[in-house]
Parts: sequence; C-alpha cells; structure tokens
Amino acid sequence: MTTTPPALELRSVGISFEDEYEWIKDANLRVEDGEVVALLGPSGSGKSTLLRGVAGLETLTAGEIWMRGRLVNDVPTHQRNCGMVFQDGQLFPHRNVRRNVAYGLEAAHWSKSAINERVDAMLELVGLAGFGDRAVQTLSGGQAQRVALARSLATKPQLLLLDEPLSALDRELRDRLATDLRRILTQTGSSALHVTHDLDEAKTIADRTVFIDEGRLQPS
Ligand SMILES: Nc1ncnc2c1ncn2[C@@H]1O[C@H](COP(=O)(O)OP(=O)(O)OP(=O)(O)O)[C@@H](O)[C@H]1O
Repeated sequence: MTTTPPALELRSVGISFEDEYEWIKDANLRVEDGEVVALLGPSGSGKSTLLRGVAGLETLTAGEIWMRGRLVNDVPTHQRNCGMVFQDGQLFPHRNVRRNVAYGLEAAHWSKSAINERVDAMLELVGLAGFGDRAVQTLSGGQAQRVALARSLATKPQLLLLDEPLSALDRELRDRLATDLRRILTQTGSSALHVTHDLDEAKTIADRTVFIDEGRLQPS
C-alpha cells in the first residue's frame, strides 16, 4: 500500500533574524495531503515568520522543511509550488481581474485557450463569474481577496499559504468569506496552512488548529 506523503512537514525548524536570536525554535508540524491547518497565536508570536520560512522567504538556522516527500531547504520560493494569499491580496494594479488570475498560468506558458478556461473556472469557484474585465481598483475588499485566492489556486499549488487573508475585512464579511473559503478549500482538495489570530476563523476554515506563542508551537 502506498501512502501519500504529507503536503508539509517541518522538522525541528529554527529561524532567526539579523540579531541572531532564534525566534522560531524547534518547530515541528505536519500538514497532511488535503488537510487545512490553522496556525493561531497573538500578535508578534511568530506566525508570519514561520509561514515565510515555509515559503522560502526566511533562511532557516536549523531543521528541515519537506513538501510531499521532497526536502526543500535549498529550493527557491518560486520552485516550491506554494500559493500565497496575504492580508491585503496584493493584486497587480495594472492588470484586470482576468489577467491577475492568469498571472501564474502565463508564467507557466499555458496556452491562451487553456488559460481562459482555467480563469473562468477559478472566477466561478470564488463567486466572481463575469468579473474578468473589471479593473482591480473597482473591487471591494472582499472581492479583491476572492481574486487573490483565485489567482493562488489557478496553478494548482501543492500547498496554500494563507497569511490572515480575511483580517482587513469587517466582521460580517469576514464570517461570510470564511465559510466560502472553507467550501473552496474542500472543493479543490487543497492542503493549506492558514495563519490567523481569530479562533472562530480558525474553527470555520481549518480541520485542525496549532497554537504558537513566543515562537514556540504548542502541541494541539
Ligand atoms: N525582519 C525582522 N527582524 C527582526 N525581528 C523581526 C523581523 N520580523 C519579525 N520580527 C519579530 O519577530 C517576532 C514575530 O513576528 P511575526 O511577524 O512573525 O509575528 P506574527 O505572529 O505574525 O504577528 P502579527 O499577528 O502581528 O502579524 C516579533 O517579535 C517581531 O517583532
């Protein structure tokens, strides 16, 4: 019997900044294939730092990061096959909605017709069918986050990294989008690590919650 390796495995990971104090220490974590794990902790606890480490945006001082059975310590960010969504979706302002979602597909040299088909499917998935020609400046905060999610899912990443994707939105919209996000992650079978400081959001979106405080992951 073959078993699918975890989407992500951290083994005794350490991360420090220029002052060399090891802020993230001995972090161990598994995200199984198709699992959504929330990383929950107060402001300044190290959530974003750990997520950035997974993405390859911080250098490790210790330990190993494995993705689907591959050691990725020396693999650059753009080759880790991670989709990322941040607090402020960071859409490209000079591209319309369609071309934002198409970005990764263009970079991967998909054909024009395949791109169009995939973009339409992604916009439909996030509830924005028909929004392709809109300028991103005309979108509401919630719509912009949906476009960012569509863009990150378009290339079928092995792992989705969500860094407080809903925290810039007001409470009511946040609750609605959290439920939608859960549905979208389930529908696409995505594996994801979701950073938040909101327990309700973690419960809605994730299968499991891992706590972090002062750079230490707590057993869940
Ligand atoms: N580049 C850096 N150099 C030095 N210290 C840093 C750097 N980036 C973050 N830190 C410190 O590391 C700690 C963890 O920061 P991090 O941004 O990971 O926390 P967080 O849990 O994501 O917080 P928030 O919820 O406020 O975004 C904080 O004390 C922060 O001041």
